[in-house]
Amino acid sequence: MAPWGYSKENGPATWHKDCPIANTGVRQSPIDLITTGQTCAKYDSNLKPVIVSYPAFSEATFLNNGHSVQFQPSAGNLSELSGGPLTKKYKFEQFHFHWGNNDSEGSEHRVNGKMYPAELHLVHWNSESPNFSSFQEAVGSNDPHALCVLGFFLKVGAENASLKPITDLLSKVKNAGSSVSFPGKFDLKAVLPETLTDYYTYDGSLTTPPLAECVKWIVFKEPIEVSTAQMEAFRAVDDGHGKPITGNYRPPCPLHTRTVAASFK
Ligand SMILES: NS(=O)(=O)c1ccc(C(=O)NCc2cccc(O)c2)cc1
Ligand SMILES: [Zn+2]
Repeated sequence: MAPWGYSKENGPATWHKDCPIANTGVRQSPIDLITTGQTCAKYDSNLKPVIVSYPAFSEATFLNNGHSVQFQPSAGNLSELSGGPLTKKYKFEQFHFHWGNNDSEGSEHRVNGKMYPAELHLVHWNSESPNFSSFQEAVGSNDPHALCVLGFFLKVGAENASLKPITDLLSKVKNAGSSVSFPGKFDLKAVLPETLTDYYTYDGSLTTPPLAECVKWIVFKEPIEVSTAQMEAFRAVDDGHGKPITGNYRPPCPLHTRTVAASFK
């Protein structure tokens, strides 16, 4: 299988060749989150705030896998997710980013067609299912909510001191396939907005091959600010073909019969 990527030759429009679900799936991600009109997100007053328990990670690997940069704590990490639309507790697996080569593109989800310069994905798997006991098994389980991914838009503004340890490390993983052990502790909680109350949620998929339709998506309304310099640092990361990763985002997919719920009016 030609390794998938984001270039003309191996990008999203070609993924269906090895991954038919790209074109035949009816719950693919990302989507355009529409807030007015017919197919718009519907306010659901039953949606509670999302609850995260993210003790600072002490052991983690930061890697460039050629199509994103990923922060992966050691297996023993106890970080958990619950609340919001979820009925179970989820275990943290990894976080990674999607970005563009200028500030008008880069996010995977869109809001009324608007893209943000980047999007942060916090990936979790349902740790209370009798059907699987690891992330890998969860992805392959056909369970519609095996995974839960929290999406946060990034916008350009003030420097984000909480994300600085990550953006300062990008130059150390410039080459695809390179990884570093994360020095010291990383406090992910400090990166997120205080209150995790306002979000969109819908049933979707992984946004990269295998595009498995096993994700409960929770995309937060409030963007996280990062500086221009921090955005530029992402754009200097290479894709393994001697070129910077300049747009590792999949275009929006059809909603089909899905509805999007909003936890806010
Ligand atoms: N962009 S995304 O958050 O939808 C996303 C999250 C995780 C993954 C991922 O883990 N891919 C690698 C993978 C897929 C299936 C089985 C595996 O063991 C690993 C892909 C996309
Ligand atoms: Zn992602």
